[in-house]
Amino acid sequence: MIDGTVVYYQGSPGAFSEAAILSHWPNAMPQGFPTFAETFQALQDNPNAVGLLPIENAYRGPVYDVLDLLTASTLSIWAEAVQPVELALMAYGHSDLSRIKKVRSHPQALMQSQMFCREHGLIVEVALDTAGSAKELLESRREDVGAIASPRAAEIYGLNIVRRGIQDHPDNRTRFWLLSQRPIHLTSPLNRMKTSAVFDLPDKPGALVNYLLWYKKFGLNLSKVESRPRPGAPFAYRFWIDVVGDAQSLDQAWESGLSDLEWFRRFGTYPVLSE
Ligand SMILES: O=C(O)C(=O)C[C@]1(C(=O)O)C=C[C@@H](O)C=C1
Repeated sequence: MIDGTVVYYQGSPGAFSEAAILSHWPNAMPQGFPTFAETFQALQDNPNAVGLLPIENAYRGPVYDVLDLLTASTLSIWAEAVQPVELALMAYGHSDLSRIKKVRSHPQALMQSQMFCREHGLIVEVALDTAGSAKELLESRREDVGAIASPRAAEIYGLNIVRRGIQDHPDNRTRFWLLSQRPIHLTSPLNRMKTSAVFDLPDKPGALVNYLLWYKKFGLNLSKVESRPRPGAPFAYRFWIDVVGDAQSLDQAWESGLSDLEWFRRFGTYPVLSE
């Protein structure tokens, strides 16, 4: 159960991560940390802690820092949840777009509203999180600077909305994982389970294709393959996979393919709560 418990996230009140927690568990108690590294440290220090972290945007792709921190941690994945991301441009004391020269936000949100920023000649500057940029704007009282965050962040920090829906794609959304060291058993309202793992392969022809053939053999659908730099081996890669399928055939595929791998870590088989 997550309702009624503290759930860690990266950012400030009004962040999309906080919205993702509250839209899935309205009675959870979100607790924000300034950076992804601090959120992971807190999850690692407290064996009972639970956190919800963004891992991928539907249009701008993976949140690499989170994938790398997760690989280095001992945390498991207990659920997947998707949150719609509507971005708004907000200002302090006015709502006149022509007075804004520079906008500040989380790098992911800046990437997700590139077209709007370019079209209006706005200088972009990176902030720790979307809602944090709104909070800092309130503190600075600058009228030539805007923040890009959720409409709820404008409400929380008393800023004026200049434009809503400035994300490049109307159906912008971000995928999150519920992470913890302790087991959390939830059920998928969509009756859909996934498994995620990461592995290193020997550097030889056909290594990746031969390994992935095990999944084909057992009728398993890979919903994602991602490569990341392999620590300590420049320009060698480590692969992340998300697999959809029933747990039993998944176990058979893992076991059959294990000897092809140099290193392997499974993060868990978890329910998809929303997509
Ligand atoms: O800054 C926030 O509001 C966050 O919750 C982080 C985050 C992310 O890291 O992807 C979450 C959802 C959006 O994609 C934009 C930013």
